[in-house]
Amino acid sequence: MHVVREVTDQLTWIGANDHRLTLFENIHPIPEGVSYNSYVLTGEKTVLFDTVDWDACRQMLENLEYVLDGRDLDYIVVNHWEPDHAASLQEVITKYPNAQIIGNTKGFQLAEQFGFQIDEDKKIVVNEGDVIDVGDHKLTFLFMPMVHWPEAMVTLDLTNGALFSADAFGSFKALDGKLFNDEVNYDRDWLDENRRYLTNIVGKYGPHIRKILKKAEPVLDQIKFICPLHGLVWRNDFGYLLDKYNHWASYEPEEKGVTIVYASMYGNTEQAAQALAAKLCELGVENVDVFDVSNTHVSYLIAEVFKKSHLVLASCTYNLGIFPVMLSFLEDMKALNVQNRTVAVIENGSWAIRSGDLISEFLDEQMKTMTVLNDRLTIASRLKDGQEEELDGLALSIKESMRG
Ligand SMILES: Cc1cc2nc3c(=O)[nH]c(=O)nc-3n(C[C@H](O)[C@H](O)[C@H](O)COP(=O)(O)O)c2cc1C
Repeated sequence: MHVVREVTDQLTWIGANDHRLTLFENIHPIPEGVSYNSYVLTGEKTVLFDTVDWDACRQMLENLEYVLDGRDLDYIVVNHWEPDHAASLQEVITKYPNAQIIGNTKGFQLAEQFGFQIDEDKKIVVNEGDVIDVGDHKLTFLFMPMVHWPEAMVTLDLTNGALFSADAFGSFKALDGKLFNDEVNYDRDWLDENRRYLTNIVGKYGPHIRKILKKAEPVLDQIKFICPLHGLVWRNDFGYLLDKYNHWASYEPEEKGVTIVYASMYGNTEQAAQALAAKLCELGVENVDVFDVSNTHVSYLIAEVFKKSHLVLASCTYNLGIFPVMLSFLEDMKALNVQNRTVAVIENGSWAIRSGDLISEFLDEQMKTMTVLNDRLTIASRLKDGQEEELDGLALSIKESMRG
């Protein structure tokens, strides 16, 4: 049975939802699933925009056959050759051997590497800014290297205003019947997963995202639909979405708030993290959240850090080093280019307390523009009642630094 949704006249979503995959890219948990989006245009010519992951191939082929309704497939535009979108291409080519494949040079190189069999005479190689006619529709192409692979491009249908944005504007979370941004409560149900997708998948490439947003400025008024390869299709409120992307891509926090992440084996560092959270809330600081680094998947922590202005890292010492899971979190933040945050440090140890110095060194030397507050809290095994003043001082210093 086909499962399709009409995007606009002659343009249909023919993707599929995946609730079976537990780890996206075999790293990131997706408890709410994911969608692989593929779209087909049925104008004078028929055009397929990207395909789907292997897991969704059967559903997409059934959808495609239904929408084509006996017609042949004339073109396939491949904006992004990552296997979660291109894996099913070979199946489509086998079923519709007359289709011409539109892509760029780097894309066709990747196609070869991944073992796709595409006849040379079926390839249409496009360059940035090219405009080509596919029947009564005109398509143009903008390249967006490293969002999220080097060959990635977006295609704008100049006739109906549909922007096929590849992984840009994509999100975790299955669609489950919905398709458009205005069919859901985005802030309540989608924003967190959208942020977690963007920050973890392409967080590292903020400058590239900013570049493509700038490049797209001249055509923004022609865009009526943003059709990404995962998640919702946007048909209004573009300003809101672009504002979010501008924050994420510029490493600017969306909100004032404090994310407290602790690493604790026996609960003493955890207690200090909780005590600080209580002090902050008592001082009227809003938006305080506490996470155990050992049992919160790092993708959630990364999204938190992108969202909020302040971070507290509380870690016990482990073999004269930072607790390994906390170190791994620091390395992930560095890899994803996290910057411009204010950080407070709590350290703990029983005989040679090193975690505070090492965390501060990491933030200063390996990351960009991370401001470490001077008031570090040092715990020798367990926070003492006599240290309440120090705790108050740290809470106050965080609150003060949130002003302005
Ligand atoms: C394998 C292991 C290595 C440790 N290495 C150090 C160390 O190098 N220096 C130190 O001061 N404490 C070290 N500790 C002790 C803990 O850091 C210390 O007991 C701390 O208070 C534990 O905090 P927690 O209750 O939050 O887990 C180590 C503990 C373990 C289990």
